[in-house]
Amino acid sequence: MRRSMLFIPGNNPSMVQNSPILGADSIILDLEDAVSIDEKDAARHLVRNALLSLDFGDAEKVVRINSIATELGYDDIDCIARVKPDAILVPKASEDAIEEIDELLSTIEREEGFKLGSIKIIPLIETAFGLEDVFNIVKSSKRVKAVLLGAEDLTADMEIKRTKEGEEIFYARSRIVSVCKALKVDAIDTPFTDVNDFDGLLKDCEKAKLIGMTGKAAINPRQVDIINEVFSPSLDDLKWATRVIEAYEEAQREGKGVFSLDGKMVDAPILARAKNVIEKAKAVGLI
Ligand SMILES: CC(C)(COP(=O)(O)OP(=O)(O)OC[C@H]1O[C@@H](n2cnc3c(N)ncnc32)[C@H](O)[C@@H]1OP(=O)(O)O)[C@@H](O)C(=O)NCCC(=O)NCCSC(=O)C[C@@](O)(CC(=O)O)C(=O)O
Ligand SMILES: [Mg+2]
Repeated sequence: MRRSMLFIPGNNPSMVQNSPILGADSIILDLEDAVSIDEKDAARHLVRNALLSLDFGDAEKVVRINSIATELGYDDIDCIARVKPDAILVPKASEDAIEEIDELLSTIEREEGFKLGSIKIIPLIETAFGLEDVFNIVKSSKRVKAVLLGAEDLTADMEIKRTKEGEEIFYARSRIVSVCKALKVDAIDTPFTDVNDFDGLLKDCEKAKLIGMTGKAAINPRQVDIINEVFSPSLDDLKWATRVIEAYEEAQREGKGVFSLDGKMVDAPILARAKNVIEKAKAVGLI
């Protein structure tokens, strides 16, 4: 499960050191926008050493590289992929970049004796072109297992204002969710940037979940618990799913494909939804 994906500036030794204990499902060690140009080399080596020496437990280890439009991106891949992160996060993703990174990773995996295809790719969709091309971006490599929306860069690219209410990103969220559901990968929502507004964060998470996002990026450890809770099934969801499955089995024994529970129709799609809740509850350890 990727409910929460926490960004950690890759040039900050104490934040990197603490990263495994912050409760996030995925840790994103950032070499791109959180790191100033004169600290890029130092950050790359700090992140490489962290991957070699820290125990991240069950947390997914992701590294956001710089764009391969510059040499920095190639240096990042060569240095980081050789110590086998779980995934590479690709900023301002395009089809061409994902295809090229896929090939570079394959070469490194062969050279290092890693299983071919074991390093995943997560495209960061944060340009208008990337948003319109997101279906092809996901299809361009089997390594792609999730998509992350980057609303700050996207709204800058679209020359529109970014608001807390997020009306301006409704289309972007919906488009990404639709593509991710079609291609069976995770849809991860953009970070909420006011780190002291927990009510705003909660509303933003609920809005994203309602339309199908499966997780959310965080920029501060204090955001992680709220995100994990919203993107886990609630106890009410779990009780409902259990009752639906029990009632469905009973109805089957009576030869009924459709029946009513608490006055609401239950048929095959409702059963599928209930089973999905149970699967998610198992994945996050609620069952
Ligand atoms: C926001 C703030 C400055 C607030 O600082 P504050 O000092 O107020 O935080 P406090 O809560 O007071 O800190 C209490 C304790 O937690 C520690 N602590 C804080 N944050 C931690 C953390 N992330 N990881 C581990 N530890 C952490 C801290 O060191 C302290 O530890 P200690 O001293 O020991 O008590 C800080 O969080 C921070 O730097 N966040 C990361 C920002 C970042 O990575 N941005 C780039 C990635 S987003 C992006 O790129 C998206 C996108 O791509 C998408 C798009 O397009 O939308 C784009 O383009 O934008
Ligand atoms: Mg960005």
